[in-house]
Amino acid sequence: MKAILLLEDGTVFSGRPIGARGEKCGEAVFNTSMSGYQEILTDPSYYEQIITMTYPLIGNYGANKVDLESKKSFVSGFIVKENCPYPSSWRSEMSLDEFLKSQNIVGMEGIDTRKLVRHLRTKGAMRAIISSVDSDIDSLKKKLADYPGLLGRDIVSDVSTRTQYSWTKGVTDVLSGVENNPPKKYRVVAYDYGIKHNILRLLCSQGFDVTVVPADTSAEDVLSMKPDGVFLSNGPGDPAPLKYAIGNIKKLLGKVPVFGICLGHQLLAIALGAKSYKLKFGHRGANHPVKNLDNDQIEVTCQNHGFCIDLDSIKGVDVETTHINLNDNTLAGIRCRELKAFAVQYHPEASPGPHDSRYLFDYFRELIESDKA
Ligand SMILES: NC(=O)CC[C@H](N)C(=O)O
Repeated sequence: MKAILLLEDGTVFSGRPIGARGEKCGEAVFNTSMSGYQEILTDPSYYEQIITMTYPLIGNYGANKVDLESKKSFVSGFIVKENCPYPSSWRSEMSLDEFLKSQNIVGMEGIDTRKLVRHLRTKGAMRAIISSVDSDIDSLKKKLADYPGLLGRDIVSDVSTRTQYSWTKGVTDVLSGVENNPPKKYRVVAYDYGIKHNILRLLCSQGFDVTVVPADTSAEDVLSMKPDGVFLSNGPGDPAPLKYAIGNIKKLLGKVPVFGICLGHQLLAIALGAKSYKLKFGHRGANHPVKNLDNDQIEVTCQNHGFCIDLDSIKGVDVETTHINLNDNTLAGIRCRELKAFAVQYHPEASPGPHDSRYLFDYFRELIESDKA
């Protein structure tokens, strides 16, 4: 049986199945990272997305049980040009194919991924279905017609934790095994809209006592925990329908310093009066240039978003633009000094990706310290 990818415009790609056999709908998107596939596959922001990697050989260093960004994968499908069946790395515990099977991810290899990516860049990200159990195109078209897509839906509630928990692990050096876990000085409450583990590790390594709370936790409940700072996480889907989250952020602003990443950035900006929109094909990869307007330096960043905040919509609001995406000049970072709140549209925790933007975690601690002074 072949694996099929059917796009909403009727385009069909037919390849070899890898990973779990099955069928799922999602949004077809592409990622330009050359490595980091395991972290990408376990980033909850990719919930309901069928990811195509632009790099032609994926799986060459295998997979393990450590490099996970959440408890499990939420992606709808994974497509590569060539899946490497013979991984080589001292850290590898299984092949990519085995990893995909263990996470129940439907995969496909052996298609012209350049053609697919050029198509998505030209036409935009699309609703799609991937199947390795049904190759009847008419039947797949019927199933895809029922898939609503991401716009206007709250899918955060599907990936957020149901119960509050403490996070106690810091960043650990892969070679030495040494963990950076300093004594805890400040308390941070982190909203889990689909949070990645490396964000939690980096917060812990800043000396924060981190409590993770469900996405719908009320501002009153968060304030009753007496946090020194509140963190707004990344997460899947459209920010605009998340009215409960936006309402809670509005109530927290001015009472406690706030730091947001990706979906957290979008929610903070909307709470401050801005508007979001859907990008044509999104930004996904570990090699996207961003300009820091504070010092005119360029950061190479990790990105994964399909929505964005309208730069013009923040103009009338008391918010500064701090970062700009250099690929298309879209908004990449904001700050509101008066309310001690800031956020970036990209992923400073990387995982996968360069560490250029890690200073933002130091900045959060400094902001909290200045709030206490
Ligand atoms: N990584 C994220 O937090 C993604 C944010 C949002 N779901 C988007 O696609 O724009």
